[in-house]
Amino acid sequence: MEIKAETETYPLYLGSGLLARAGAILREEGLTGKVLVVTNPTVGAFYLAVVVKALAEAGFDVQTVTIPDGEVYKRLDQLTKVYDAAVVGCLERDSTILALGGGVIGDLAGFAAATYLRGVRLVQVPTSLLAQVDSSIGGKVAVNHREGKNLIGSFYQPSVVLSDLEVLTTLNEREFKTGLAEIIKVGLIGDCTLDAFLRQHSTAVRRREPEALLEIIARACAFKAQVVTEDVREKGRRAILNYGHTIGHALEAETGYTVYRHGEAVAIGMAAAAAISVELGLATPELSRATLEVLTLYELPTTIAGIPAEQLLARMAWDKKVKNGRLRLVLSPRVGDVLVKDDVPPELILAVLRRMGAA
Ligand SMILES: O=C(O)C(=O)C[C@@H](O)[C@H](O)[C@H](O)COP(=O)(O)O
Ligand SMILES: [Zn+2]
Repeated sequence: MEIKAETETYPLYLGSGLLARAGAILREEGLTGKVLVVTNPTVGAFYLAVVVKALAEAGFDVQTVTIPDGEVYKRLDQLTKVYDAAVVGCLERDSTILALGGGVIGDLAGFAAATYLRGVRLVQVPTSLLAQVDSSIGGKVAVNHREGKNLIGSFYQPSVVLSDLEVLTTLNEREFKTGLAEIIKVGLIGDCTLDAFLRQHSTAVRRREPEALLEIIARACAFKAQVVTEDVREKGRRAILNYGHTIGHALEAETGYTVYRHGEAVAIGMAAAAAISVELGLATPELSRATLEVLTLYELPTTIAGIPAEQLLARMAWDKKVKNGRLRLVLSPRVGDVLVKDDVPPELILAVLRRMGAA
């Protein structure tokens, strides 16, 4: 698959056994020289050795740096560790930072690549389902601020994305489900065939049957690639990928990035977006029913456990879609379609959040 970002196009490799071929593939793509691999201890224990071996055998000068596992570490002090490793390793402008991990590693290493020496090459090797279908594609790289999610970042495209489906076998159930939330999102915002597949084949998907996984991952990647190709810097259409994220990010930040996985927060955010759409009369109650049905099928959360609604609303002010001080929410008239509204009354948002369990 090819992804076009303004003047550049980069390849996305999707298949099995790609980690062991990483060095050869990067050579074929024209990369040379030093590679700094950024990973975390959990992923590193499984895959660092195989990737380092593959790179060294292909003639790359490889160094590594490890960041603790978890969204709470997607922050500036951990980013400094990557810069320090880049300095120690004497990375040059055409050196590469390779992100080996899930969304946290991809976003943090990506931001390091965007900023070190004003930009070195970036290779994304996503090892979580969420990173494979979402965060490794499209060039959004960032770290969190305690006030808000992804507040410090950039748009910076990778040179190559390598998504090895075999790594999904070692993913724990919670991580797997958080990735499914972003795939469900794609079904709800635009790919009705994917939505139908997820509803009809939930057993095969939950069992991680390879054909079912390939079908949903390839569809989600293709949809995202098409949207970001059209609107790399989120001037318009790309905002649809933020469905469920305004409330989802508020939940993550309000709970210190320690309670919800990103996909869990987005699942709750999508349930809320559907309920707000119904309350506003944009959609019939069928939208909420169908949204809750698919999220429940994959055991994703749809309620908010006692978090103050006013505080969540205050957090939403940090959303990057805010324009002239106005909140812009991605809502939906029906499954497979979305629209952006900037005039949703705050009282209506608060009422929906409280109905979902917020205090
Ligand atoms: O790629 C995008 O654009 C998205 O909005 C995809 C989201 O799933 C992803 O979580 C993204 O990082 C959120 O971006 P942000 O700009 O709201 O921080
Ligand atoms: Zn997301």
